[in-house]
Amino acid sequence: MVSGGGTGGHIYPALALIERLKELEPDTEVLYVGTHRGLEDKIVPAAGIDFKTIKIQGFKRSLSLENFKTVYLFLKSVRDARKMVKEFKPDVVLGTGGYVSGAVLYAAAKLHVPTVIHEQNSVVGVTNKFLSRYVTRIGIAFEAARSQFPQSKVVMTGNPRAQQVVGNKTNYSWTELGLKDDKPTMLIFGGSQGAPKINTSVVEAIQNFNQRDYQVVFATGQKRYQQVMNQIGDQNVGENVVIKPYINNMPSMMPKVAVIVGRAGATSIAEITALGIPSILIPSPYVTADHQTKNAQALVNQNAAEMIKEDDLSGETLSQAADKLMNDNDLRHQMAENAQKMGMPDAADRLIALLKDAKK
Ligand SMILES: CC(=O)N[C@H]1[C@@H](OP(=O)(O)OP(=O)(O)OC[C@H]2O[C@@H](n3ccc(=O)[nH]c3=O)[C@H](O)[C@@H]2O)O[C@H](CO)[C@@H](O)[C@@H]1O
Repeated sequence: MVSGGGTGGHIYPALALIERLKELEPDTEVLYVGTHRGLEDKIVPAAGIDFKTIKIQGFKRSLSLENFKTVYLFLKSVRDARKMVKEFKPDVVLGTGGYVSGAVLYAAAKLHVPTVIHEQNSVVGVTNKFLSRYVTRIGIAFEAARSQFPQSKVVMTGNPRAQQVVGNKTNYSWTELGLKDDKPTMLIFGGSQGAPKINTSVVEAIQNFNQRDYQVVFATGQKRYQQVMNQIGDQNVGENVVIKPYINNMPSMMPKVAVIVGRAGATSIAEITALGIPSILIPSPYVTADHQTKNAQALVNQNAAEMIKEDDLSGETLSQAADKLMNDNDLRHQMAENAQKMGMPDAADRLIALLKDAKK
């Protein structure tokens, strides 16, 4: 049984793990438990995985009246999760973060089913912190997370999404988007949901991009597409720029990308390092303990990425940073090598070993 939800950063590692597990042991039965409200509601069924939902609401960091309702809902979802665990009878339960995994893993642990959580970030999330007391084993992707957990349970696994993107065998062609295969291509996206400041800056930079010799693919985030199109209005976007709400086939597209521009969410970083892609990172300042800046800084320290603080981001600074990398093959090559050294291309296998270990 697998649970994780809310944003792509929690869901894709789980899906990558399931894909690898089914490749190695095709008879494995998997049930994914998420919520209706999270991105998992779309992504998981589309991947052909059995999917059930429970109702849950996030805890507020400060105490408020709302919290009583949340505690009530949490206990109710634990009861729902208990029923699912008893019915499905999993050998092991994996949680990849997000509130829903709190209820599912807590219920499983109380029923003495072996449990494993996976933490993608260097700063541990609220749900995983809460669960760490109850679970059997903990997989991490950043060394910095180790000291925030009961250390005897912790194993460095990396992020399974890394192995998935490295193992992808599709020979993707940019012609699918009406672009050319012989031009370097820059991919821009603000995490799994898009980021308003990045989107505005790309709109400002479009007149520069469409005069360049490189190509640009820009994913706005599903819910932000219309707003971006309104901002662009009747401007000419140019033949070398493609704008999409969301990209569904990242693992096949990413190996062909010359430079990634985006947030510094942990799963994006796992992909960037596993594939060795130079990047321009604009960490989200709105996340717990500013962890995206820490993620980005780790790459900058190894000369694997450039960082622009959100406050300094504009069409102009974005264009300058893009030109610097896109017009310099040697620099890109060096950054790519440095990034790849930080990757963990066997992360799914490591996490599978941890699941088996928890079952013993
Ligand atoms: C705002 C917020 O809370 N962000 C957190 C969230 O980020 P978020 O959900 O944005 O996750 P990441 O940046 O880590 O990963 C985004 C994932 O979505 C995929 N993708 C993105 C755009 C697209 O069009 N198509 C697509 O498939 C990327 O390839 C990647 O696999 O979870 C991460 C944990 O894992 C955290 O580190 C981030 O701080």
